[in-house]
Amino acid sequence: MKNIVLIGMPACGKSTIGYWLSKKIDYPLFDADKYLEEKENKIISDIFSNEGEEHFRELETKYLVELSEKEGIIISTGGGAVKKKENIDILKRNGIVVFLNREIADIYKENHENRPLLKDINNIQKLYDERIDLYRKYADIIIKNNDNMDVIVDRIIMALKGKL
Ligand SMILES: Nc1ncnc2c1ncn2[C@@H]1O[C@H](COP(=O)(O)OP(=O)(O)OP(=O)(O)O)[C@@H](O)[C@H]1O
Ligand SMILES: O=C(O)C1=C[C@@H](O)[C@@H](O)[C@H](O)C1
Ligand SMILES: [Mg+2]
Repeated sequence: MKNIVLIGMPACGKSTIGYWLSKKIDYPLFDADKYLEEKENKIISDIFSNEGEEHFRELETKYLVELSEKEGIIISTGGGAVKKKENIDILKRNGIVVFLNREIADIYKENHENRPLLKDINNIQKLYDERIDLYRKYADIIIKNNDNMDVIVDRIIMALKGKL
């Protein structure tokens, strides 16, 4: 059984949609950020400030390898997983990559207490511009997240028919 890999911008809905999808199709959900934090026993913001982004990116790859060894799970990736092609190659070995494409205006409206990078709409636009081509290029399936969760989850299930 293949994995379902959710990619997309921070706050595009990977964790919440991943959760409802996992309930509906009975696949366990693994949030790559949470998995890394549990394994390292540290929070990501501390890893960024104490050890730097480069170290975080190495750990991110290490734990994506571990997660990709599992089967029949949903992996909600970190927003920057597409920055390294190696990550996508690992995830695609046994996974279908689903890009959740959410409008910047909708992302901006969310509460970003824990996402300092997203507090400024110009920064969201910058991150989006840097990454949009990568999200599109690496996606096996692109789903617009522009409706309520139920509709989006059903859209994903429909799009995955015959692919898992
Ligand atoms: N279709 C939607 N309808 C209503 N709320 C939504 C929708 N999609 C996402 N949200 C809301 O947007 C917020 C961000 O979603 P979520 O935390 O799932 O994003 P994420 O992609 O996991 O972000 P991060 O990369 O920071 O982990 C949540 O409060 C979620 O409920
Ligand atoms: O967009 C990003 O680069 C990141 C998103 C988060 O999910 C975390 O993986 C981390 O904070 C980096
Ligand atoms: Mg998340």
